[in-house]
Amino acid sequence: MIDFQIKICGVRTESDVRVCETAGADCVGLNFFPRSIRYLPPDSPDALAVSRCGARAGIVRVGLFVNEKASEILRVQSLLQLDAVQLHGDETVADAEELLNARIPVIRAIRLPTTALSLEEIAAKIGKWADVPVALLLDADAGAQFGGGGKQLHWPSIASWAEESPQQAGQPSWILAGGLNSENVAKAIQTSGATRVDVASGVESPKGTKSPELIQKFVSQCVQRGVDVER
Ligand SMILES: O=C(O)c1ccccc1N[C@@H]1O[C@H](COP(=O)(O)O)[C@@H](O)[C@H]1O
Repeated sequence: MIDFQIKICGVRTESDVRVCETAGADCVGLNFFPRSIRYLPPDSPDALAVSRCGARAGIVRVGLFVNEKASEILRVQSLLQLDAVQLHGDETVADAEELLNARIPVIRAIRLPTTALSLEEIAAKIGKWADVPVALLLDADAGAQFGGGGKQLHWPSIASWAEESPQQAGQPSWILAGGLNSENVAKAIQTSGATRVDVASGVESPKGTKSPELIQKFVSQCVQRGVDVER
């Protein structure tokens, strides 16, 4: 499985990737969900430039898809030489297995309510994904938008779940997402116990445009809380 600690999702230009590299992030997400404001057309010159720039910088490149056919995901992964794919919709375990069989690392978004949750409620949302060798990305349910909504999870509930749910053999560590930003990420890491984080809207100004200052501040807060990248 690919390894990364800090993922900046929804980068759309080579310059965005360079900012992530300079700040010290080790992963970027390319958003291939057409309804997102962060959409990057997979066949565009920008997508190729972003991917190549990430490769040169040694940054993990993740393609984000929502309810896309496995054949299209495989096509885009191969075209852009993506290191992993993120399934953020209602994809099934069978869909993920098709990608895993093609040796593509998979991140599975689990969309949770933002309220306090019991272990059982979180486990029920994770369901069969607990037994599949994918990295679980815990995100706040953004309804019809699917993600990128800037809503926070109830971090103490996540901490309780993580403490009580030993990682399955072969399953990578889970990733915390949902409404993170430079002001709250330190507390989010401390409270939830996350060792890997993912952010989209929290490092943008205006919304949809990545901010070098906010990315720098976000990564610096992660590093101060011990979520650090190895380069
Ligand atoms: O970012 C989006 O627009 C998006 C659209 C559809 C599915 C997922 C999306 N983003 C993912 O959601 C998390 C959390 O976003 P935010 O930090 O709360 O804005 C983001 O990191 C992406 O992985």
